[in-house]
Amino acid sequence: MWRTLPDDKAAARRVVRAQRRARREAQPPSDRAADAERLAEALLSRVNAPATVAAYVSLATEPPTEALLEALAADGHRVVVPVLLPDQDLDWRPLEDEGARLGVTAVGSADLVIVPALAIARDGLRLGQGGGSYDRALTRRRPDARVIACVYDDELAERVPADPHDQPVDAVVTPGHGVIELTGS
Ligand SMILES: Nc1nc2c(c(=O)[nH]1)N(C=O)[C@@H](CNc1ccc(C(=O)N[C@@H](CCC(=O)O)C(=O)O)cc1)CN2
Ligand SMILES: Nc1ncnc2c1ncn2[C@@H]1O[C@H](COP(=O)(O)OP(=O)(O)OP(=O)(O)O)[C@@H](O)[C@H]1O
Repeated sequence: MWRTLPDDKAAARRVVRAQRRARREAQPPSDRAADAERLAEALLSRVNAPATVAAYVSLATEPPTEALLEALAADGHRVVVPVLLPDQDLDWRPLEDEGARLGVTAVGSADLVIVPALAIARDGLRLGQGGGSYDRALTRRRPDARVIACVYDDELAERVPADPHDQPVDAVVTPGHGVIELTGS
């Protein structure tokens, strides 16, 4: 289940991005909708009392988050999503208001932070898009906030190339495996 990726960040990103583009071209819409439902179901069971959840609107090649976002809002949770700033840092807005801006510290109001990734390693280290956006945002999270990354089944890696600033995640969710807790070691 834990694959081997190139030891170089740029090379590892190229491998996963190419695979995501190929999946996107081959995958029927019904399979994508099924992935979205599985991710929503796996994550919803982890959110108990009314919570603030920092999540994100998925891009076309990413594991789909629409069903999850809708379900969180329908259950009465407060959902905030990122807005990319020119320096690649993340501002935040409420899911329901595209024009509002809550500021870079709004991630600190979240009980749960759901983060995008290209790959996640057994020890929780995350390969991201390379802007350092989440490395910065995660330093502002509440110390007791849980961080869960969302990837496809075949993006679980034995190791990912890491830098000292990389922020590990607590768990990872995939459509086929559900939520997997990571030990950080
Ligand atoms: N959905 C989503 N939102 C996010 C992020 C993310 O990874 N995913 N980010 C994380 O930091 C920030 C934006 N940074 C990003 C930087 C590069 C690419 C990128 O290279 N995307 C792919 C295209 C993917 C697609 O269109 O399906 C690419 O260009 O190959 C995406 C987001 C904030 N918001
Ligand atoms: N706390 C920080 N403050 C400022 N810049 C940072 C910080 N953390 C990381 N960076 C910068 O961000 C750049 C990309 O980092 P990295 O390759 O780890 O991105 P990533 O975590 O994969 O991407 P993303 O979080 O955007 O998905 C690096 O050049 C790094 O110097």
